[in-house]
Amino acid sequence: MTARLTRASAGVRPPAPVRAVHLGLGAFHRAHQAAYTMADPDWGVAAYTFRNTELPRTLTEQDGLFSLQVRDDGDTEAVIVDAISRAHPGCDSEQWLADLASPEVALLTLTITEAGYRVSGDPDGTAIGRVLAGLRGRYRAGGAPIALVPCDNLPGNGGVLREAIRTAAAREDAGFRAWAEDQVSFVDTVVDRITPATTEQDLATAAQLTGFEDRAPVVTEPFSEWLLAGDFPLGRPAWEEAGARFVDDLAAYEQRKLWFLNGAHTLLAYAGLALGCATVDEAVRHPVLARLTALWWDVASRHASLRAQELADYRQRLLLRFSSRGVRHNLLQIASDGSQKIPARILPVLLAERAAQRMPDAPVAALAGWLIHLRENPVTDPCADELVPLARSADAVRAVLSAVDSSLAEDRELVAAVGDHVQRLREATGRIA
Ligand SMILES: NC(=O)c1ccc[n+]([C@@H]2O[C@H](COP(=O)([O-])OP(=O)(O)OC[C@H]3O[C@@H](n4cnc5c(N)ncnc54)[C@H](O)[C@@H]3O)[C@@H](O)[C@H]2O)c1
Ligand SMILES: O=P(O)(O)OC[C@@H](O)[C@@H](O)[C@H](O)[C@H](O)CO
Repeated sequence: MTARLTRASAGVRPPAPVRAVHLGLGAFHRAHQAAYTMADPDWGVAAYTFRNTELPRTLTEQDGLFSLQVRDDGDTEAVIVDAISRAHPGCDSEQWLADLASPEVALLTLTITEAGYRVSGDPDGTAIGRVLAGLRGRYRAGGAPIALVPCDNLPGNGGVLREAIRTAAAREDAGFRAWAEDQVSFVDTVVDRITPATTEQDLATAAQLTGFEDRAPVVTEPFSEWLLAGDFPLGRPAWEEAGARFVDDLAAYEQRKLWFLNGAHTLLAYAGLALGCATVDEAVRHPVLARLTALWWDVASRHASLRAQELADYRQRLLLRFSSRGVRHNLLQIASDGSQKIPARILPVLLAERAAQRMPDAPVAALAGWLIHLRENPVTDPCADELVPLARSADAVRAVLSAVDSSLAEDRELVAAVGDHVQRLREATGRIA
């Protein structure tokens, strides 16, 4: 019989004092920020989910421990991660407010998805509303400074969070708003580690590899990157011990990550689902998709600012990462929230190409695949109620493009090219429009 996973049974140190808080306790936080924080034994994390109540219960029963299965094509290595000192459901407002008011707490990391940064109307009940409530409590409790560290795939994610908090705080008193401007540091980050959702099979593998019954394992790849730019007024864990890099300007790395990795993911997800593929490793082996991915990287390279050799090395490595059978990343997971992802991942390159009067195949294929996805698959997207009917309307291409960027819908050649590509993807699968 496998033993329960606890700090005593695993012979792991007691929980470190809580000096960091996390919001959005999912797979990625555990594979990335928690793994980096483990390198500094003086820092413990209090991690909060947004809605999920089961994961914090499970982690609490496991003393915050979980196994991280680091898989390459052949081998899997399991590491017990001990950085999470406490786990809480998002609904535990009292503990959340107490943690964020504490001057011992120096930073808040977030993985709340791209959609989590949207603020429209009353922020109550949203992730941004929760952060605002926490900051208000901190201000009233003495106003110790704090660093906010968003770890979602958004360009200028520190600035995006700052704007979201400013908007949500519009009705707060002037003293609080001035404190938030002066004492809250918004750190920009580029984060990278491919981490799919955990499956039942991963639970069985965790037991085999660790000898413990672990009900919250996470599977990830060996590659990991964390680039940060910004201030930490009350200090931070020695994340550099685990390979994090602190830089002055993230723009070029952001392009590399969001266009080359996430842009290719989005292309593979939409065109791949249209062609009947289910996972990234399967899609990247499909001849049509392999060609489109190479074309996407060629076209993105024209507009990226890093040196050509650096980009060439990055895409070569990406191909290996995408092809790995160790990490099966579901295309449907990547296909979620397209309205929030396409503008950051695909449109900057497409718009630059259209300005140069070129019609690149790969971004056109990504948009065509998205249209098919909106018509035919279960759609998870904060704008689904608007987009799905548009995608099924008579003037679908123009209507969907205009919902993401009106200049795209005015570009007649582009509208026609996307329509043609919808047809090409359907013909490739033998389906008729
Ligand atoms: N998984 C990866 O490979 C990876 C890599 C780099 C960055 N990221 C970033 O991390 C995010 C989370 O990925 P994950 O793998 O942990 O996903 P996950 O599904 O395991 O966890 C998502 C977390 O976000 C919360 N959430 C979902 N919708 C929200 C909303 N509208 N508002 C606030 N919170 C919301 C969920 O409750 C959950 O806590 C991604 O969206 C991405 O921005 C993920
Ligand atoms: O996590 P999302 O939903 O922002 O995007 C899906 C994938 O593109 C993403 O998770 C990548 O795997 C990740 O960004 C790799 O670092």
